[in-house]
Amino acid sequence: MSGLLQCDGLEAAHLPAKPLHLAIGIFDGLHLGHQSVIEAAIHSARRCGGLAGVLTFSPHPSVLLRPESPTRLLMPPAMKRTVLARLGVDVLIEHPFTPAYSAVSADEFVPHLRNHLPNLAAIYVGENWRFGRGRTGDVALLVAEAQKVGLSVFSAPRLNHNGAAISSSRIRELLTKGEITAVNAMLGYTYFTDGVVERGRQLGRTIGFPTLNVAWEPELPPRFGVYAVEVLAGQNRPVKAVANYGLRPTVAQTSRPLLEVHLLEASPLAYGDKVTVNWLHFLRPESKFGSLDELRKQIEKDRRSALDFFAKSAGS
Ligand SMILES: Cc1cc2nc3c(=O)[nH]c(=O)nc-3n(C[C@H](O)[C@H](O)[C@H](O)COP(=O)(O)O)c2cc1C
Ligand SMILES: Nc1ncnc2c1ncn2[C@@H]1O[C@H](COP(=O)(O)OP(=O)(O)OP(=O)(O)O)[C@@H](O)[C@H]1O
Repeated sequence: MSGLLQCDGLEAAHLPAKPLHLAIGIFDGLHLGHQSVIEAAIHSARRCGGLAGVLTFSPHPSVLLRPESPTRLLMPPAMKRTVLARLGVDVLIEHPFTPAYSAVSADEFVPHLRNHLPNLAAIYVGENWRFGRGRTGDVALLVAEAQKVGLSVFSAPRLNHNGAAISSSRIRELLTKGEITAVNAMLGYTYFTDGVVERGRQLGRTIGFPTLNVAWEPELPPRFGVYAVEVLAGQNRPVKAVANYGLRPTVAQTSRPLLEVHLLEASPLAYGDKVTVNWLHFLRPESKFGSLDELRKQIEKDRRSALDFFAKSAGS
C-alpha cells in the first residue's frame, strides 16, 4: 500500500481485508522509543503482506483527565501524519478520547478492538504501556487477553538515552530548555517547523539582516533564542540559516512569538512559499538590547557562530 490511509476513529476504520499489525499509543513526538514499536509493526506487516497501522488518541487524554493543566503537545496532528507517512505506516486511526472511551475497562479493551478491527493480527506496544480505565491494564494482561482471541502481542523494550528512558515528557522538558541537540538525539530525526513565509516589518533589512518570518503557533513553544537551522522548500537543497524564535523584546512589544529566519546562503525563497525549518543547534537565549546597533553587532556574532557550527558539522 502506498500513502497513509487516515481513519477518523475505530468506527470509521473500514480497512482492506489484510492482517493488521497495529501499534498503539499517544506517540507525541514519534521519538526513537515510539519508532521501535511502530517499526516492529511495519516489519511484521511487510513480511506477511499485511497492513502496518497506528492507533492513536485525540485529544491527548490529559485534556479530559486533567483539564486544568492539559499536556502541551510536541507535534500537531499534521506533523504526526507527516512523520508516520515517512516511517512507512499504511493506516492511521485517530480515535477520539471521549469520556465513554476513557471508561472502557482494561478487560474490555481487547474485545473492543477486535470488534472494530476484524482483521487485527497483532498488537505492538512498549513494555511500560498501560491501558483501560484508570490505566489498570499492563502488558501481562494485554498478552493474556490477546491470547484468548488468537492475537499476538509484541512489547518493545524501553529505549534509553544517556541512561534515562526516552519519553515524550522528557523531550518536552528539554525543548523548553533549548536543549535541541538532546531533543533531536531522542527524536531520531531533526525537530522541525512547517510553515509559510510571511512578510515581516522589513526592519531587519535596514539593520543589515533581512529575515523571513515563518507563520507558526506551536502548542509547546521551544525556548526563546537563536538557533542554527536549515530551511527546505520543495525539492531544493537545504539552505543554511540562523533563526530567532521569540518575542524580539528589543524592537517589539508583543506576546506572540515569531520564528524569524536569516539565510546564510543565496536562495530563491519568496513570500508565500511553504518551508520546513529544521532546528539543529541552540546558540544563545533571546535578550533585550539597549539599541538597534547592539542588536546588529550581536546578530553578526550569531551569524558567525552559526557558520562555525555548519563548518564543524560538515567536518565531523
Ligand atoms: C539571528 C537573529 C538573532 C536575533 N536576536 C534577537 C534578540 O536577542 N533580541 C531581540 O529583541 N530580537 C532579536 N532578533 C530579532 C530582530 O529584532 C528582528 O529580526 C529585526 O528587528 C527585524 O524584524 P522584522 O522582520 O519585523 O523587520 C534576532 C534576529 C535574528 C535574525
Ligand atoms: N522509550 C521507549 N522505548 C520503547 N517504547 C516506548 C518508549 N516510550 C514509549 N514507548 C511506547 O510507545 C507507545 C506510545 O507511548 P506514549 O506516547 O504513551 O509514551 P511516552 O513517550 O512515554 O509519553 P509520555 O512521556 O507523555 O508518557 C507505548 O506503547 C509506549 O509503551
